[in-house]
Amino acid sequence: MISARFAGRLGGFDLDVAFEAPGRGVTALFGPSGCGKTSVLRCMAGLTRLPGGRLEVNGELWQEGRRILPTHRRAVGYVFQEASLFAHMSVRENLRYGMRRARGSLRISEEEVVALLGIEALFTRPTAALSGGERQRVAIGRALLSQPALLLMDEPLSALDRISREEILPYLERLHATLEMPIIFVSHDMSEVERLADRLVLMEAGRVRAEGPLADLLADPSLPLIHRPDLAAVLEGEVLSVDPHYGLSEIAVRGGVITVPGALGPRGTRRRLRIPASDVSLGRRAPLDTTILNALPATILDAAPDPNEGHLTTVRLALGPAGDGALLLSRVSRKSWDRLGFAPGDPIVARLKATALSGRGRPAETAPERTAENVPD
Ligand SMILES: Nc1ncnc2c1ncn2[C@@H]1O[C@H](COP(=O)(O)OP(=O)(O)OP(=O)(O)O)[C@@H](O)[C@H]1O
Repeated sequence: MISARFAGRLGGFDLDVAFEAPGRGVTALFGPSGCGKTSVLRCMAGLTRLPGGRLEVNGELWQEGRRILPTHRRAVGYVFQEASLFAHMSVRENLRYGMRRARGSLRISEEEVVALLGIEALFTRPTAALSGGERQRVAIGRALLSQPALLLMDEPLSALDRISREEILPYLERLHATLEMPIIFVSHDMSEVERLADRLVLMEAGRVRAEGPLADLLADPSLPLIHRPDLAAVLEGEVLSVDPHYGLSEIAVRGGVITVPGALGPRGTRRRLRIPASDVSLGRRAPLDTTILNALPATILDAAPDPNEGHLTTVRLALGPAGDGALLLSRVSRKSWDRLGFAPGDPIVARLKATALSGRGRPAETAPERTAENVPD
């Protein structure tokens, strides 16, 4: 468990945040540029010292007011936007540097780090010859080998082009699925957050606007996130079965089963689904004679007109006939919403036109991210 509170002035900027994060998994600090995300990370690392603060990391007190443990005595790993590798050292020497900085107990071995990040093939390459994504993988490996009790990542993908970003994301997903240590991940890119985070701390102008499980905050009608144009729900599930003949997998989520493309691993493999609100349409009954693969019983929770797109209504649904399953979001035209006359509590059938799959847990060596955008609906 991590419990953090930092308050004070940084030049003309007023920081006053308090949040909690679980002792394992990825917590994203998300918010617009200049809202204070990096400042919070720096306070957590002890690089910025605000006397009004308290930081506890899995039972260890790193700050209590003015009693601030210096950075070099904290078991903290820090990954920056730009991988700052030592150019005069080989990849292996860079990794070994991380090991020399290790303090506290051994949490992860060199073999594990090398396998998780797929960096063995890079050992002999000169550091200067690495691509941006490869450099960042080595930088993450070096940070992990310092045996951190807490890993801080400050926009680790933002300096990469789109292709490198897609290449590195599966590795980060794998770290998330494997590592026991907590990761605080700063980003202003919601697509990264949707793929990696379990928990979200939403920041605004030096304050925490909201914090909680990612799926809940994404769909919270009182938060601005619900109005983003690429609105999507994020659902956690497990592979139920794979149909090799049609190249499809069934994923069990809370309150339903969703069919997605690809053979997604043995039964029980955990997967994350991202379902865009624009791909969910609503009906009273299960459709007959349709090519739609996913028609799921659900219950309407509430609906509100979209403030940015006046012709649309955003609808929140809970999967399952009892309305107690995973949250799903739908953006439908306001006209059809009014015509069908749905009301909160109504049982409906949610039709998923397509589902994009975010493949947490998939081995990084497999093909780049597959999406279901192109699956027949
Ligand atoms: N040591 C400092 N002295 C003066 N001002 C500071 C200091 N550290 C941070 N600030 C200011 O605090 C504000 C928040 O900066 P910070 O880098 O934490 O935001 P951010 O959310 O990480 O932004 P971005 O997404 O653009 O990286 C900025 O206005 C910055 O100039």
